[in-house]
Amino acid sequence: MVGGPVLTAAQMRAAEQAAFDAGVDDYGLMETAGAAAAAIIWRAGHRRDTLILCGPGNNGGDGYVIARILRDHGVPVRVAALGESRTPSGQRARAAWAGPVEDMMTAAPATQLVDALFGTGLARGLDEGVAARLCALAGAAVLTHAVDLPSGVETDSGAILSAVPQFGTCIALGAYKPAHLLHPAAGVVARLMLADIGIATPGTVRRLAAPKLAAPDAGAHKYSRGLVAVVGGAMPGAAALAAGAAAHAGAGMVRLHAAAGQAIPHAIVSQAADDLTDPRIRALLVGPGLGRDAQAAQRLARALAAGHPTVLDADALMLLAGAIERIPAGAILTPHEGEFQRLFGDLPGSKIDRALAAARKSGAVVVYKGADSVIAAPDGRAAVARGASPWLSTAGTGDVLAGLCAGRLAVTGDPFRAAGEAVWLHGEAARRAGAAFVADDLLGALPAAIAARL
Ligand SMILES: NC(=O)C1=CN([C@@H]2O[C@H](COP(=O)(O)OP(=O)(O)OC[C@H]3O[C@@H](n4cnc5c(N)ncnc54)[C@H](OP(=O)(O)O)[C@@H]3O)[C@@H](O)[C@H]2O)[C@@H](O)CC1
Ligand SMILES: [K+]
Repeated sequence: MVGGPVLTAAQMRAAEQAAFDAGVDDYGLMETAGAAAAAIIWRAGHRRDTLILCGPGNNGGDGYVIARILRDHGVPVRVAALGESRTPSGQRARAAWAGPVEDMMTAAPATQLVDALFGTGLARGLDEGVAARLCALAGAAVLTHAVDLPSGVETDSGAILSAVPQFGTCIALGAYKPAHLLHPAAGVVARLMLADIGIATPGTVRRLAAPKLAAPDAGAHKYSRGLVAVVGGAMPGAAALAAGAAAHAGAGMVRLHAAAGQAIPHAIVSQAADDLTDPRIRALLVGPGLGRDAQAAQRLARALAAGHPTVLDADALMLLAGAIERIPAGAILTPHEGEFQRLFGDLPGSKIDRALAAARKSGAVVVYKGADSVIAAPDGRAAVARGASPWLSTAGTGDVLAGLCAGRLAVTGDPFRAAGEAVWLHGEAARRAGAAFVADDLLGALPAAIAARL
């Protein structure tokens, strides 16, 4: 589940500096970055007429390198600048282009547009006229590529600082940046590519990648594969949905502790009493449909006292607001924005920073849900998922995710890994379910999503 690195602007600069200190040539790195981007742009556009917009910093420098390489490959390239190059490497790349440079504000559009105006050095939104011109040129193009970042997005937060067009491709240089994965910035890019520029990019935040799952071994039986207990409550449907997801996630057996007489999937064992003492329980889920009254609080207290690896969702999170010290170490929490706020208040920084701070404070793995889910561990590791289906914004999908977390926790025994696998399977099941699905449909899509990762 470990994908490419995600670095902030400062971390990226530090990685570049470390490479320079180790003897990598400044300008050579820009040539490497430009060549990597040019190769991707060439594959997309071949000999289509191309306009490259170059800014005053090193992102603009990349643009001049790309322009020269594409021109040498026979692409009809024009370059339009926003001001003079101000960095030594940018000036060198500009000189090596050795072709005309138009003014971006008056340059005619082209079939293919490359945005090399600003990258990690963007300090504020673009001037209104410049942003409007960028949008107009992108709107007139058939193919659009952003070099490193779309100009106008804030690298570290994913905020949009000025009007940004939709890009077909964004070529992340050396590492992903938070803005590639966090909304709203992530939403302006259809296809995200990571270009290797040959420098080390150490860090503990990664993009969530497709997991490698394992089929049960030949001697497996239902208990060896993992027993999940789901504590139900006031709204039985939510817990039943979560139990179904836990069963489909690969757990050997799921026990739903709910009132008798409820409709539950046949493979799930219903047990009325809250006897959670069974030592074979490998994961316990409490929260979906639990309710928030005194009885719910009691059920939550019993669940926490049972001492099993625990997944806490929905109402359980609301009941624990103001009492995060009750959260067992190593638990998985699955808050959406509102639940996160209630539990942890207003934390500073990006969604990644907030998820990491919450994990540190609670000692739990935090799955900070949304279109851009962040999975954070207390030890500083985080995985960021990009591109969740917008159709997931429907009732019950959170219960499915919580069930998947419990199921994978029972199978793997590793909360961070389990949460990452759950988020990935949830996203993949949604992709396979297509459009306008309901939460129950995700269960049907899970076997194929799992099979694809064996
Ligand atoms: N380090 C390296 O060797 C390598 C770096 N690489 C590349 O460099 C990129 C980072 O380069 P960078 O740091 O030069 O920043 P960049 O994004 O080009 O812009 C900074 C310039 O814009 C200006 N400016 C800022 N905001 C503005 C605004 N709203 N409107 C107008 N002006 C504004 C700001 O000046 P300011 O006015 O803030 O003083 C400054 O002049 C990175 O994303 C990657 O593409 C790769 O080639 C690999 C090798
Ligand atoms: K750019």
